[in-house]
Amino acid sequence: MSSTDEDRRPRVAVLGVGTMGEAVLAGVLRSGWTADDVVVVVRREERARELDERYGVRAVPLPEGAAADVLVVAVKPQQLDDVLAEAAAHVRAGALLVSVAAGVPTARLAAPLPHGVAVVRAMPNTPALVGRGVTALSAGPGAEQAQVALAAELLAGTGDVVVVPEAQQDAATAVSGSGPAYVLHLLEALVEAGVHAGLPRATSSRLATGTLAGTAALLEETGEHPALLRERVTSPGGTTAAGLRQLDERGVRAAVLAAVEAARERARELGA
Ligand SMILES: NC(=O)C1=CN([C@@H]2O[C@H](COP(=O)(O)OP(=O)(O)OC[C@H]3O[C@@H](n4cnc5c(N)ncnc54)[C@H](O)[C@@H]3O)[C@@H](O)[C@H]2O)C=CC1
Ligand SMILES: O=C(O)[C@@H]1CCC=N1
Repeated sequence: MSSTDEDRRPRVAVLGVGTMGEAVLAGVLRSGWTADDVVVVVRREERARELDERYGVRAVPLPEGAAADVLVVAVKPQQLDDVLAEAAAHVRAGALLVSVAAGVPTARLAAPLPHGVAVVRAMPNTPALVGRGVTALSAGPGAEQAQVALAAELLAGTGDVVVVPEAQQDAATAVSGSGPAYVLHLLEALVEAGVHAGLPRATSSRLATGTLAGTAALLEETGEHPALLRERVTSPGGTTAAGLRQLDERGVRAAVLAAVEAARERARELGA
């Protein structure tokens, strides 16, 4: 191997570039991979053009993409078996497959692949698009420490990366994979409530969104416990205490618990 070969980054292919594939692609390019090191496999010509314009990456047919050093698969769980069956003949021994599919266990991912292909399972979330995501990462069959480290390096540009045992992946999916939707659902409700309370929609949206972003920054920068920060907002006999009482009476905590349980169960079903 020449020194140039040794120095070059592993070539990456992103197979399936919808919402999450694009977020991961953006992150990989932020992690230090250049557009020359990355290809995409997409179904529509128009999408290929769009990704070329936006990121400068080249679209290739599936057999060429599947032969990359690292293959990131970002199709729907229901599309995965067909895609892997088609890719398997072209995946090289020594390659690394990173799947972001909800629920699908690494044993099922590895089954159709040739011997010697390492599999890593990742659960990113949509803030990855802007480098502020969080990904749960697990080693699967044949994945050495170095390959998990490579997957983590690849995803570093998507945000934080947390290595978890694979048994925790469905729970992680329910908390952080789906999490942005819960937070946005609550944000929508807060904006609507503001409108109901008499605020112009644009004002309500700006106040509520600023509150969400500011609270996240406060948590991050102080490192303090959420309960402590919440107590600081809650003056005795004040407005916040009156509002929180309604959230408790209406079972918001119980609803969040039920949502996470339902999402984890759905991840199990998708992976079965
Ligand atoms: N959307 C999210 O917030 C998250 C999604 N995921 C996972 O990411 C995966 C993708 O989800 P989304 O991006 O939301 O779905 P999506 O529908 O936006 O993207 C899937 C993409 O795969 C493409 N595709 C399907 N078969 C293909 C093939 N044979 N060749 C090339 N492209 C093909 C589709 O054209 C589509 O663009 C799923 O497995 C999901 O569980 C994981 C974390 C978060
Ligand atoms: O809803 C889903 O199935 C995907 C996985 C996590 C977030 N979105």
